[in-house]
Amino acid sequence: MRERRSAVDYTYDHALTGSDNEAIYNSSVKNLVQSAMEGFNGTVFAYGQTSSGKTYTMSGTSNQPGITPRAVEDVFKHIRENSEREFLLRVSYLEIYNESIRDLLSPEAIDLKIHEDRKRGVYVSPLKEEIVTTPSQVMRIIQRGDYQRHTSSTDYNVHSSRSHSIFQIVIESRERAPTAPLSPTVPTGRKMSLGLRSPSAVRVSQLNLIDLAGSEKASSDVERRKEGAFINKSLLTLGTVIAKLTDEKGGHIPYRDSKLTRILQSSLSGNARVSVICTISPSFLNVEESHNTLKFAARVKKIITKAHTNQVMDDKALLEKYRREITELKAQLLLTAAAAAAGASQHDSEYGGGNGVGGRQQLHQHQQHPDSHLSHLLERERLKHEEEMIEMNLVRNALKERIDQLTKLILTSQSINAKGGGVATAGTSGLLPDGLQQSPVTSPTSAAALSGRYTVETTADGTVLEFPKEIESRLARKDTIVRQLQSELEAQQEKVALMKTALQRTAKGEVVDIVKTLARVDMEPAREKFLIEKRASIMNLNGVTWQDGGPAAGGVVGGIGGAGNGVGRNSGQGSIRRVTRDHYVVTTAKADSSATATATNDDKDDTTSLLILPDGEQLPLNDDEMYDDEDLMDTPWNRAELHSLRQAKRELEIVVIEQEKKLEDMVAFEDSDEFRNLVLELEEHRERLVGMEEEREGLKATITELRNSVRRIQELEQMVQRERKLRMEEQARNMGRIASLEAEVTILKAEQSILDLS
Ligand SMILES: Nc1ncnc2c1ncn2[C@@H]1O[C@H](COP(=O)(O)OP(=O)(O)OP(=O)(O)O)[C@@H](O)[C@H]1O
Repeated sequence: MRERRSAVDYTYDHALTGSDNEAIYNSSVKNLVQSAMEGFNGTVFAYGQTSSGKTYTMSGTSNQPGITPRAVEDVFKHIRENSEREFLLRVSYLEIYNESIRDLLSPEAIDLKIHEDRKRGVYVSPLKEEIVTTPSQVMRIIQRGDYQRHTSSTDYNVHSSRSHSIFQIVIESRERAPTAPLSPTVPTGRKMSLGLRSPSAVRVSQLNLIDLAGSEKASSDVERRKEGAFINKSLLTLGTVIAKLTDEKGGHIPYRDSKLTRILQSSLSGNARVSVICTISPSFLNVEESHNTLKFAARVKKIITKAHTNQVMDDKALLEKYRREITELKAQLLLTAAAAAAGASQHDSEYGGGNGVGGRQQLHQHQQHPDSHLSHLLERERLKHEEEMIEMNLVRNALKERIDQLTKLILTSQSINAKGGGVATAGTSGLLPDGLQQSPVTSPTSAAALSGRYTVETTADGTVLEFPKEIESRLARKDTIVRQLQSELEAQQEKVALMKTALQRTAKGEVVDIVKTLARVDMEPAREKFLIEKRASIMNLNGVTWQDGGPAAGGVVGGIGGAGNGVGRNSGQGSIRRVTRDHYVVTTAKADSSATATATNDDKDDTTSLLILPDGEQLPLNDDEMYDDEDLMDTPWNRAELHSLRQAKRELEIVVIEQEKKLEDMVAFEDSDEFRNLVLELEEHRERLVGMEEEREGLKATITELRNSVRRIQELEQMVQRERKLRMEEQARNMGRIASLEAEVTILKAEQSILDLS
């Protein structure tokens, strides 16, 4: 190669070899993270051919944490060391796979759109953002995203990233203002300035940490080839954009030709500090790819950026919004406290003050009074007042809770130091959250352990939607109760309808067996069916096979006035549980034959509910395993059920989305040149195959002809042999005849001689 090519010199900031990620971070990224914390946008990306070490550089390993965990640590270190500012951090994680943007923190959200506005620049929406307060929380979110990311085993890398991933930290910060004491007379109102802190501008900056998918020449796998085509196309566009940016002639820059360049538009066009890490393979076999990467790096080096800090004054900055809300909530809290104090003193003066004893005494005296109407009024008034006080307390608690929640989201050096969790020394596994191995793929359940998550979502117009988990779960619980009540209502309506028909028929003079009708109503209420079906579906989802079985098949729970309706299963742990006042779902665990059944009972005291196992054994139900109807609304079982249903729904949604995506990909693939070439190739093959088929038929005919000829020759040969045999036989016969004639001649000659002598 050296002989063929003249030597070329390129200039870079640093050239690093080996496996030391700390050196890369310190030389190329540390300052950029620092300036991101000071309000400048920052973007770091790794570029290079497949398997050259992009993911190793960005994510690293537990022994050599990469750029991302080190940057996260530094972000929090900066907050800890800057006591004069307060911060709010939110993170998002997306991937670009086959030119489609997917939210890795909300995997069901695919094909997200890119928008642009004057204030925010280019942004993706709707994208889930999570507000973060600790480094380990951030790392867990990254792990959750990594789990969703498209990686596959390729010809070159067993864990090849098949998508470009962008992890973004939005940093909001502003100077901390001393908080003046609040006065209860401060008027409330969302837009009203409370005059307590001068609204200083909030700095908003983004730190983008990008792991690009690797370019590769060709793959032996069709799916990988298709991904490779998309990856190569977007990397090619990135190269073109960078070439144009550094071209002195200028001209149109094709940011819109790929999703990657469009998202990076703000960073590449100037308003960000950018650090590009190019990874190359030391192998001679990769010299061509390595040279392309070096050329790319040299071009990137020529880009001139002019990053500036971004200041925001409106509600788009959550920090400002939350601070304002906290101030308003505090004012409201003071007002409620003042109102409560005023109410209490009024109450005391009316009823005699003290701890309410005087009031009660007075009331007692009133009760002794002949005018019982007056005492009744006073009692009503007292109850009303107490209710008001309780309500006010609830409001105050809610206000305090919200203030607390919002305050926790705003990070200051004090709040971070109070949480503990010092900075780990770089180069040790302490950069990772406790107990986490930094492998790109982990179980998604670890994410569930994340407590107190607070998410926000930005809509297309940039409005921030917030979803506190607590409210979400309260709503979910309410939904369950509503569903439960609805099914109860349906059951009741069914009962009423049946009774109505029976009554109408009685009115018409028909003989109706009311007792039988009632029994039918009780035996098959829609609600029970609904519950049984729901439970069976959940058990199925949990991997336990349930089958509908008659009383004989699955075991029966008997009960006086109750009817058995059995459901059988073959394995698994069992339990006995009352699901309503009248209905029980019973399971029992036996090695190979367990039974599940439901029973209805009219009267609990008359009930002797029994579980009858297939082998005839009868088990009574214990009272302490029964629950009241109210418990049904919020039992661990119901919560688990809701959770399972949600999870199942989510899983199904993911499957559906994946299937749809596959279908879309197939449709897109069918429209591609690659597919058209494949079809042409196939047609050619088919034509060639038809030609070969004809040729084969011709050959077959020739072979048959030859075979016939051979057979004819064989027949002729046989004829010749037969003829020869006949001739030989005749010849032998003739020879015998000649011999006998010669003997006759000899005898005659002898007789002649005798005659001559005599
Ligand atoms: N500097 C390094 N020191 C030690 N091991 C490395 C280094 N760089 C890469 N590796 C190892 O090489 C393998 C491939 O690296 P990695 O997955 O980071 O490549 P990549 O460029 O991200 O590939 P792709 O584009 O296919 O995703 C991994 O096993 C990684 O641990």
